[in-house]
Amino acid sequence: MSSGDSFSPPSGFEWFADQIAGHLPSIVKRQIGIVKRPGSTVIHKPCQKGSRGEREVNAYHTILRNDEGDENTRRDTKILRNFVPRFHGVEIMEVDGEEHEFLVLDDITINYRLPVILDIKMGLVTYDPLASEEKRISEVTKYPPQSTLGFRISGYRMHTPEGVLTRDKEWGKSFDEKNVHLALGEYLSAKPLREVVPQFVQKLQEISSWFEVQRLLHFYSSSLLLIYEADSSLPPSIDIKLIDFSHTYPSEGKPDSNYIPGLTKLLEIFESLYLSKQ
Ligand SMILES: Nc1ncnc2c1ncn2[C@@H]1O[C@H](COP(=O)(O)OP(=O)(O)OP(=O)(O)O)[C@@H](O)[C@H]1O
Ligand SMILES: O=P(O)(O)O[C@@H]1[C@H](O)[C@H](O)[C@@H](OP(=O)(O)O)[C@H](OP(=O)(O)O)[C@H]1O
Repeated sequence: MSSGDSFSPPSGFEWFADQIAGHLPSIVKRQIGIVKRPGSTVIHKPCQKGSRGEREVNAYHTILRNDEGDENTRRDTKILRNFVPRFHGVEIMEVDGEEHEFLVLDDITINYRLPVILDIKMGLVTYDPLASEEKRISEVTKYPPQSTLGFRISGYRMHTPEGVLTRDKEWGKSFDEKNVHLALGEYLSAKPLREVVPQFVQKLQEISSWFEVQRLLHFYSSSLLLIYEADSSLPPSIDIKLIDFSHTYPSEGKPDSNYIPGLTKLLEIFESLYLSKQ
């Protein structure tokens, strides 16, 4: 551990400034956060301890494979690759004298001049099938509307010409079933809705269609990362990626019934946000 009151990133790296949610560097919790080399197109995400880290690495390896399994598995994998950040393998680096494994992933903010990024944690429940009773209780009590909405907002970061606006998970949890559309409206407020919402609706439909047919993985406590360009001199590009696979499980031939309802709800809200402004 460093002599100051925080960990130092590996030599040549910085803490990734656009990390919205997840495990952030903390001496108290003895954990590090995502790092990035200035100017690089990739981020390095620390592998979490134990089975969480193993599950995430295995999920990325599963997604990368293109020659295994039956026809449906190959179809599911091929489509999923479009919806996740590109994975470049695992690297070991030293942080304060200790070796850590890092997943090397494309930084999805890289092609945006003023990115506006939103993290949405998906699922009717955000614990996995092997979670302890204590973990189940802690996740359920964290945000009771999760069980009907099927998602919670973990925060957003809005780059503007004037600076950066950040909203965290506590802000996300202050909304419920009745007013969560206001949170999504606020996230979308850097651009006229007509410029970005139809694109988000189309992308959500593509992801939903994949979830309806895929029998590859079940994603517990995973996030959707939404991003759009806020610079008015550039085209209003958008993207949505699935991230955070530390609780992914084989599907055992069944649809991901924990994930799909939240996706359907999000799609409904995006569609109605757009229609309300017509
Ligand atoms: N490929 C990526 N490109 C850009 N930003 C990313 C990428 N992956 C993750 N992030 C950022 O890092 C944050 C945390 O990512 P992630 O959820 O994978 O971490 P985690 O520590 O496993 O989270 P949790 O504690 O919820 O399990 C996201 O909210 C997002 O802001
Ligand atoms: O959203 P919050 O309030 O920050 O809560 C954390 C969040 O749910 C993480 O996803 C979770 O890690 P896992 O998904 O890996 O369980 C972590 O669990 P932990 O405290 O058990 O690490 C929670 O503390």
